[in-house]
Amino acid sequence: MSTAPLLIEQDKIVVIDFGSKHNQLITRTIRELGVYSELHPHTVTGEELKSMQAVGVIISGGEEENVYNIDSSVLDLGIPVLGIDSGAQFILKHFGGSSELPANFSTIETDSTGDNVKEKLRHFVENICEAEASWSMKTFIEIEVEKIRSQVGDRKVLCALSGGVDSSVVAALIHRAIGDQLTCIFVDHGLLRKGEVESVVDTFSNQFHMNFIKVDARKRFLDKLTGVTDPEQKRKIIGNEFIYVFDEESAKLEGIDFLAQGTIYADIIESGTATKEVIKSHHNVGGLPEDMDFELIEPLKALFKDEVRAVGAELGLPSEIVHRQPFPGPGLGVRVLGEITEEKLAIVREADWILREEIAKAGLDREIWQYFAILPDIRSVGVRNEKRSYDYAVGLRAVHSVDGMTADWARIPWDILEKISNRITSEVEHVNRVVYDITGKPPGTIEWE
Ligand SMILES: Nc1ncnc2c1ncn2[C@@H]1O[C@H](COP(=O)(O)OP(=O)(O)OP(=O)(O)O)[C@@H](O)[C@H]1O
Repeated sequence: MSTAPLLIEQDKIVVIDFGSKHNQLITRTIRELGVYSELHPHTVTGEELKSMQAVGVIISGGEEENVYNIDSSVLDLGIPVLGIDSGAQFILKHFGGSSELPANFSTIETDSTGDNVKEKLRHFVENICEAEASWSMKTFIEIEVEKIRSQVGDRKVLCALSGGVDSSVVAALIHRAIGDQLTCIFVDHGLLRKGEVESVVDTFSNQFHMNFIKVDARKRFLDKLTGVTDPEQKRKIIGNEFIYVFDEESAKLEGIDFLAQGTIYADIIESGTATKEVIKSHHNVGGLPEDMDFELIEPLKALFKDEVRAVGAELGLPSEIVHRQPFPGPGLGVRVLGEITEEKLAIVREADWILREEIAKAGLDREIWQYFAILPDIRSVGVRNEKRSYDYAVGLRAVHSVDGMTADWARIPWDILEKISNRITSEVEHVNRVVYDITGKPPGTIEWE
């Protein structure tokens, strides 16, 4: 993460990373108060803060002893500064250990007060900084549309559209700004869930009337995957094939200067700040290589996921896209265990559809973070129409999670599970058994491959 501001034109409260685990939460809380906030490393300077229109600074430390330092110009700006925990220690020490701080400085110790930190943040933002509550997704869209127009001028932009939340919202936002100067390429690799290809085509082609290219690469992907059983190998093949297809298609287009990407704030924060180890490196399976010959446009890079969804809704994207569950880049390719065949894909697609339908009917679709069907490479003996069958077992997985890093299996009521099981075994051919995964993460992962 750099010290460069993400949104320049916006007054902001800057959260300085002094190692607190709650940095993201603090930044989000301030945005929820209607005030724009960004997280920056402790190496940020006073000059930088001034130029990024900071109206308040929060030095956000953890409960352990402070080990960080800050450019003293940050403390001389005259704007309000709030120190939290080791950030508070730092401020107190800077002013000689006295509790008499200059008027624009205040501190919170989260463990000793037991007070509501959110309330204290609100007080700081509203009463001390007197920050204007002007941050909304409507304002964001207005600012970004202007920015995209002036950046792009009369040139052309290409977007790889997966039908996932991020690339869909990027496409809709850029389309709002420059209309037909945007072209979207959607690769149908045959590994999407039931109804998704139709929904993407309907939304972007029929409703938004975008320059929209659907590439039917189903056979090509399946051919490449024939006989392959190793999960890593499968992921690699799918990722590479995606790049080849995208390259071929984009080479047919002329005069494209920009590539739009659905990078969001979590991607930037999680790729490491000055105080943290990299949490996870972002190697998107469906992603594109960094050395492509385009200038990048990443208009969502300042937004949290729920803000991205709100922008999507504001731009008129349908709820099934805006609220789409996290879905792995290689799609159903990692939910059919072992070799991928057309028959197995059809089974997992139908079973997954039934699961989704019943979860929605039960009103659990917004409550459960992610739920899906898996087809393990297992057959077992059963009875169908009074005859012995030897058919597949389908696995069901449903988890609660906040960020995907840890997860707990969802306690779906028995009667709903029973209904799902009955429907799958009677409606989906070649399935005679349904099992429910009751493993948390850890020790399991959310996906099976
Ligand atoms: N089938 C596809 N067709 C076109 N572009 C794709 C496809 N799959 C992935 N991409 C592109 O690769 C990017 C990264 O894909 P990944 O599957 O890791 O999704 P993501 O980071 O969750 O984003 P999204 O929410 O847009 O799917 C997508 O944002 C999109 O630009």
